Parts: sequence; structure tokens; C-alpha cells
Amino acid sequence: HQPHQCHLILELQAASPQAEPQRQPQRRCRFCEKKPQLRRPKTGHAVCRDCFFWAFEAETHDTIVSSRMFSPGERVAIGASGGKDSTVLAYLLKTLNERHNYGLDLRLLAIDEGIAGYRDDSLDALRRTEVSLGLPLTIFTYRDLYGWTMDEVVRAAGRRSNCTFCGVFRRQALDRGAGHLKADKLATGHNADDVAETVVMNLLRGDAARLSRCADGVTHTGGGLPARCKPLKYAYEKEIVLYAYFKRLDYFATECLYAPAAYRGHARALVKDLERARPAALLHIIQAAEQIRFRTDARMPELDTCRLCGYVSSQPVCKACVLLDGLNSGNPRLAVGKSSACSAKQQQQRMLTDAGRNRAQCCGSAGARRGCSGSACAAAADS
Ligand SMILES: Nc1ncnc2c1ncn2[C@@H]1O[C@H](COP(=O)(O)OP(=O)(O)OP(=O)(O)O)[C@@H](O)[C@H]1O
Repeated sequence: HQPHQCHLILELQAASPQAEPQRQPQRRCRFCEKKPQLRRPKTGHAVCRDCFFWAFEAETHDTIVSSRMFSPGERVAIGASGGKDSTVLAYLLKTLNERHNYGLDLRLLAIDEGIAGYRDDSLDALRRTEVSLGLPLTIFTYRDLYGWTMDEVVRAAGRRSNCTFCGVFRRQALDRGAGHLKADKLATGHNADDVAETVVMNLLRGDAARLSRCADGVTHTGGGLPARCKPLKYAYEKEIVLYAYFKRLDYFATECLYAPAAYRGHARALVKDLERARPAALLHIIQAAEQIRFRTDARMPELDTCRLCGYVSSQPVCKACVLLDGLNSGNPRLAVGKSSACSAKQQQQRMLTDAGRNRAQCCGSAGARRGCSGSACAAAADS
């Protein structure tokens, strides 16, 4: 485990019953006769290691069953980065699939964004997980899908907007990867902290459309894409770290070299603060978001398909294609910036005209086979 994760473990151990003189030390685990080894960050219960495993696994099973996340016979692509959340997710899905006979065909799906010294190392950890869990791993790279690595994007666009590029590309890359694997579902390791942050962020942005679905355990993207599932949506990040630690799971613990997005950082700090004051706050934020109902006449964006790459989009041209166009035309910042509705429309119109011309000149439907890296051709290659 890397230093910052060890720090978290020490912090958690410091909060354990043995180390807390002012609290009455508990002699017995909350659920059995054994000595407690930790205090659960989520519930405050003093528990032994085995009962912690049992509770954590039972809660994940309950999340899966209560939201009817999977059906027997489905192929599930697990978005796996080699980090703690997705490593725990892969381990849990394999364990629960066998224990409860879900009947799922599990695959590991990784996206290599091309960040030297970060993703290459985490993929090494993931390859070890592939072997230890015996789940087949497929890796897609930004370089192959978009013609750019994130290191190159950062060199071209600077560090201010790197999370925008990376997030938009990764979302689509995971959809494309899952489509390639013919997966029915795409499971990700988003945990309770991630979901609570997203709820707060969407609330602060006044983004009603995203707020209405960001706390759902299963989200249907439409357009023939596999539904996205979050089996760890009620699992606290601290408990995921403890679970991985006690199970001795092999994962890569370093943060991305390109700092996290500024705005999400505010939401994260706020949520962590609230959790410190009252641990149940995370769950309450998620449960509150699940209950929100929108007026039936509220205008929601209508989902369609991008006319360039064929993936789901609420605009004629999707965000990934717009960002890619900015990079390829040497104007990456323009693509990220908040352009007026009018100039955004003009840019999309120009892209559609250019794409029509290019396709007629070089690609057609056979373009993908000839190695064109344009997004329209990449989509044709996928389909
Ligand atoms: N490069 C990737 N390849 C495949 N899946 C990914 C990748 N990056 C993120 N994901 C999926 O999205 C989830 C949330 O991503 P996020 O960027 O928040 O990472 P994280 O919280 O560090 O998770 P992890 O600990 O799994 O890396 C991950 O748990 C994983 O399922």
C-alpha cells in the first residue's frame, strides 16, 4: 500500500475501539463473541474482521438484489482501473456471483488513458488481478480510440481542462469497450463518497437532468448501450480501503498525476467535512437524491445519437467529437470553453460539413478498415 493509503489505515485504526480511551472499549464484536478489530466508519459498530467482511458483502449483495441490477446469463463488463474501488468491485462481484449463483459472465474492461507513471503502473496491478481472479481482461487505449494519449492532450491543452477531456473520453471509451465485449451491463466502482459528491455537484450547478439520475444504481443510457451499474453506491470509501487492506487485495493506490477537477474538489471537501461531523450524512445525501421527483413538465434533454460517431448525445455532435475536433484543429481550449449557443451550433455545423466531405473523399464505410482515425470511422469499426 502506498503512503497516503497507509495514512488512511492508521487514521481508521486510531478510531478503533482499542485506541479510544474516552469511549468504553468494547470487548465483543457487535455480531459475535470475538474481539473487535475495527469500528465501521459507516455505522460506528465495533466488529471483528470476519463480521466486517460478512456485513460489507451482505450490503453489496443487498444493493444488487434490491435494484435488480443483473439478470442470470448476462455478461457484465467491470470497468477496472487497477485502483482500490474497481479492484474491490471485481473481487466482490466474483465472490457474490459464486456465492449466490447470479449466473453472470464477468469480464474486466480497462481504459488506458496514456498517462505515464500512473495508468501504466495501475494496469500492471490490474494484470495481476486478472490472474488472481481468473477474469479475462481487455484493454482499450485513448491512443487507438482517439489518436491522442492524455499526456499529449495535456501538452496541447494545458492542465486546466485535462479532467474534461479525460472524463468525456473515458465515458465513451467504456461504452465502446463494453459494446465490443458485447456486454449487457457495465459495472463501475463508484462508491458512496463519489455518488454523494456528484449529487452535491449537480445541485450546486443546478443541473436537474443529471441530479435526477446520478444516485440511481442502474442508469440506462439508451442508444443500444449497456446499462451502467454501481454495486458499491452505498459503500463508504473508508470501508473499501479497509476491505482491500484486510483481504490483502493487490491494487494501485496513487492519485492521478493530473490533479482532480477543481469544481469536484469543492464538492469532495464539503462531503468529507459533512461525513466527519456525521458519518450518516453520505447515506442521507444519496437517499435524499433517490427520492427527488421532478415536475412532469420539467424540460429534460432529449437523447439522440451523434451524427459523427453514432454514440449517444443530446446534441447533433457529441462532446467527445467536439473535444477531438478542438485537439485535431489546434484549438483545444475553444472546444472546452463555454461558447455561446450560436457559436457552438456553428462549430457543430462546420464539423458535420467537414465530416461529410472527408467521408466522401477518404472513408466511406470501408474507411475504418483502412485505418482512418476519424471518430466517424472509429464508430464504424466498432459496429
Ligand atoms: N481507466 C479506467 N478503466 C476502466 N474503468 C475505469 C477507469 N477509470 C475509472 N474507471 C471506472 O470508473 C470508476 C470511478 O472512477 P474514478 O475515476 O472515480 O476512479 P477511482 O475512484 O479512483 O476508482 P478506482 O479506485 O477503481 O480507480 C472506477 O471505479 C472504475 O470502475
